[in-house]
Amino acid sequence: MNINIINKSNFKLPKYETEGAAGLDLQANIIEPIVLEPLDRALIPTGLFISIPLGYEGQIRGRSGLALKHGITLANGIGTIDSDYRGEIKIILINLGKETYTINPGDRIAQIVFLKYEKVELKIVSELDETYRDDGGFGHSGY
Ligand SMILES: O=c1ccn([C@H]2C[C@H](O)[C@@H](COP(=O)(O)OP(=O)(O)OP(=O)(O)O)O2)c(=O)[nH]1
Ligand SMILES: [Mg+2]
Repeated sequence: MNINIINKSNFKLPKYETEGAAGLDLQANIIEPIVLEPLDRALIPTGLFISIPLGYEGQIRGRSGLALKHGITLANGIGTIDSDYRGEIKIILINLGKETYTINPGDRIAQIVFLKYEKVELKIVSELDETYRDDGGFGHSGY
């Protein structure tokens, strides 16, 4: 699938690092390093602008190495890039680690995965169909 992209960053286009990689790594398009103290968060620009075909979304996901080694993750869990968004893709990083972490220009800070989604029609009913689980959840089946 083709995605139209405008690259206003100081870097080359993101690429899949391996043949089977699901995500394209996104680089911090910053001039100066950004220092994140524990629990600080920052909106990091990528310099990338895309036009996703209708019916698809872009998911911004964290990088496991950054999360494991430094506690650097996304403040919004998974970011959603809507197909009609034409602004700059930005990454909301948070430092959940115990140490100060510095983001340097060009660091690969997150990844984007493109997915199909379903658009639904919500239909009001008075009762839902029965299931064995019923309203059990949140660990009710044990750990
Ligand atoms: O990590 C993210 C999340 C979102 N966006 C951009 C693309 C997305 O299409 C738009 C809106 O995102 P979202 O719907 O998650 O934010 P909102 O708080 O609901 O804002 P809005 O009212 O603009 O939809 O912001 C990013 O660049 N990075
Ligand atoms: Mg929204």
